[in-house]
Amino acid sequence: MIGGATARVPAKINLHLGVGPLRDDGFHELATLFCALGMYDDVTVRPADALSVTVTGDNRRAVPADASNLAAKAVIALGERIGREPNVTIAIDKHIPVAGGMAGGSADAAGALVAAARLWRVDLPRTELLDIAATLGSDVPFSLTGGTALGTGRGEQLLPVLHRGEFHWVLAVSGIGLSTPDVYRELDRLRADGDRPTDALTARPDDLMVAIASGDVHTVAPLLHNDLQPAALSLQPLLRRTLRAGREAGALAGIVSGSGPTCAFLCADLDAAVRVAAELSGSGVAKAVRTASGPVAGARLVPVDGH
Ligand SMILES: C[C@](O)(CO)[C@H](O)COP(=O)(O)OP(=O)(O)OC[C@H]1O[C@@H](n2ccc(N)nc2=O)[C@H](O)[C@@H]1O
Ligand SMILES: Nc1ncnc2c1ncn2[C@@H]1O[C@H](COP(=O)(O)OP(=O)(O)OP(=O)(O)O)[C@@H](O)[C@H]1O
Repeated sequence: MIGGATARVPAKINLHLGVGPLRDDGFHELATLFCALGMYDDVTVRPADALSVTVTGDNRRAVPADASNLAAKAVIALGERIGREPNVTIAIDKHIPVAGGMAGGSADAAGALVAAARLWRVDLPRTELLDIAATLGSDVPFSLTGGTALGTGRGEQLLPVLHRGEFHWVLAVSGIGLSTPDVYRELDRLRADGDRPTDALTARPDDLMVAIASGDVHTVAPLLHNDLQPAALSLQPLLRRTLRAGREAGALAGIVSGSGPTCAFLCADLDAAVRVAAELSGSGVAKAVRTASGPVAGARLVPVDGH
């Protein structure tokens, strides 16, 4: 048996997030355009006497180091599928914001699946790995595939989308996380006071997909959209100030990333992103400010502990 395997997994943002009505199973029907960004967690899986989890990295705080960690659940689920005890130690090097709307836990689950499959030398068909991923969370299949993809159903059904060129983003990370179920619940509450959700909300974002295929960042910027943004702003009103500060700093557009509270700002090019990030850092509206470009590939094996 090999000594260990490491998978590197990107964060995601949603370039479009259309949220339909609440389904009977407690999930909302979605039409979303995922994009994987070059901000990564590394997940290393090694043989051990029993299952354990360790977490290092600048975002290690608030990540559970026990069996409730999504990476541990992933290894258990894969072990059950192939009839193997999950006797491994999982080491997560955490750089994706926690509870930030960038699919950090999902990334670790996807990384654990890829690394454990390598460690155990199982060669599952891609569709089977994606099936296991979907049982762990709606964002986990996308963390496996990466790139740019249209997500439907509860976000787990994926179709690759053509994305020409590389886009440059600035991420403003909030000091206080938001719980994904809370944000969906808040959206339902806001909608109960207004118009009822319709099927139109989950229409495919064709104009945005054409713009992304063209690679023209200026056409893409005004088409970015997130139905969860009003709910995230309702729960964290200070995010309005963050969004305003990013636009004033020169970003082409800013949106809340997924369920938030991270705000994602699209910039004209890499130089503009560096300038916007510097100005946002000085403005004090975010706990941390980062730049990242995308799209990038999904979970992939790298040399163990390699950087
Ligand atoms: C906001 C997004 O990040 C956008 O990509 C995702 O929709 C959230 O995906 P996730 O964190 O993987 O969420 P899951 O672990 O599958 O679900 C957590 C909870 O979020 C809510 N949820 C999630 C996905 C969805 N399509 N509808 C929902 O209402 C449900 O309350 C669910 O119990
Ligand atoms: N490996 C993990 N990394 C981070 N959080 C985890 C992990 N495993 C379990 N959690 C729990 O999940 C909660 C949500 O964290 P996560 O970082 O996945 O949120 P998120 O990025 O907003 O999710 P998403 O964008 O997929 O909705 C955390 O508060 C934490 O308690």
